[in-house]
Amino acid sequence: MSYLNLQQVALGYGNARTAVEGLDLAVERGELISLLGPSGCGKTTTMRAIAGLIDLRAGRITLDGRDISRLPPNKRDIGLVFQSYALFPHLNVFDNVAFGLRLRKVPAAELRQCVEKVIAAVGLAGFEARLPAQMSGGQQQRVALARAIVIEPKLLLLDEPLSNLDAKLRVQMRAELRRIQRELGITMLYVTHDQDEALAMSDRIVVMNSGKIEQLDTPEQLFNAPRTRFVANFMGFENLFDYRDGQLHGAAGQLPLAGLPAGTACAGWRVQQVQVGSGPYAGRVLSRGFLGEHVEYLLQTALGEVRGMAPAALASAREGDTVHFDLPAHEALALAA
Ligand SMILES: Nc1ncnc2c1ncn2[C@@H]1O[C@H](COP(=O)(O)OP(=O)(O)OP(=O)(O)O)[C@@H](O)[C@H]1O
Repeated sequence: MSYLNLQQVALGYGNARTAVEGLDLAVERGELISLLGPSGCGKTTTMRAIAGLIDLRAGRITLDGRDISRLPPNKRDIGLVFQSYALFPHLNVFDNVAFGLRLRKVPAAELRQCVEKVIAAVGLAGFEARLPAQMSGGQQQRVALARAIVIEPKLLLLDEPLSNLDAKLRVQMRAELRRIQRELGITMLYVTHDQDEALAMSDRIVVMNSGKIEQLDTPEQLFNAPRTRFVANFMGFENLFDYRDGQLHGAAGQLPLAGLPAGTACAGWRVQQVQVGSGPYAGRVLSRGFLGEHVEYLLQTALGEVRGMAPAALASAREGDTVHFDLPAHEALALAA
């Protein structure tokens, strides 16, 4: 049995239809697993259920060999870090972090040692006497993290913890979080709708769609070998077409393509795999976007819209021009039915 197990979990709110259905998930000790998916797919609901903030409609959850399905939140040994830092504004960094240990009546000397160790681990040594209002967003989020990990929870749940931070700080903080997670060996479930964040941080990623798991895999596998059309689209294969009888089928019509593996039902290409400027097909430029070394094109073609790229030096075509392009069969992501 794995460290954290969700077995056939169903979740919902009030009389509304089920928000999450038949969810099976097994997480190993020390793993960082991301829940990734579009808004409303059930990520937060799943986290709430693990934390004990909503009841299960069906199924069970075990953590470290114990059935926690019916335990109240404070008996589950689970730490939470959310988007809003929810620090106590009148307490300084030391006291914010020490809060949970004081509730547990940890003796003063041991408390000081634990708090200082965790404050150092999140890179805030020297900030102990600061109030939250005297710190940046990134620093406050580190305090929230320190406060959650100081009580050594069996599992740490993080729900979009970096989404209030600016882009640069977010990239920096995700590396920090990963380092802290590895150093302290904490098992983490991490909710995000940002695939770059999930790919950069996770041991494995759960891609969710409409309350169900579409694919659970390593970042490399998800990126290179998505198994469903939904995951492929989410992983940047923006050109996705049905395939049968030697023809690609798009919203507007068909184009012939040879060389795809037998049994292919859907073929996909990333924008950078679709070469604009030469190739057997033709399309009309709907728009172009300059990206420095490359120009990205949106083309109207016999299939419908196709997105492709050309090196900037060769990208002379403008809106309204007709250009050639290629959908190379040997580079296609080929999905079976
Ligand atoms: N408090 C609530 N009451 C009723 N329905 C809710 C409630 N919270 C969420 N839902 C519904 O449950 C479904 C799953 O929502 P959830 O918040 O888990 O999605 P999410 O993947 O976390 O989305 P986001 O990225 O926007 O936070 C949605 O259909 C949503 O409308």
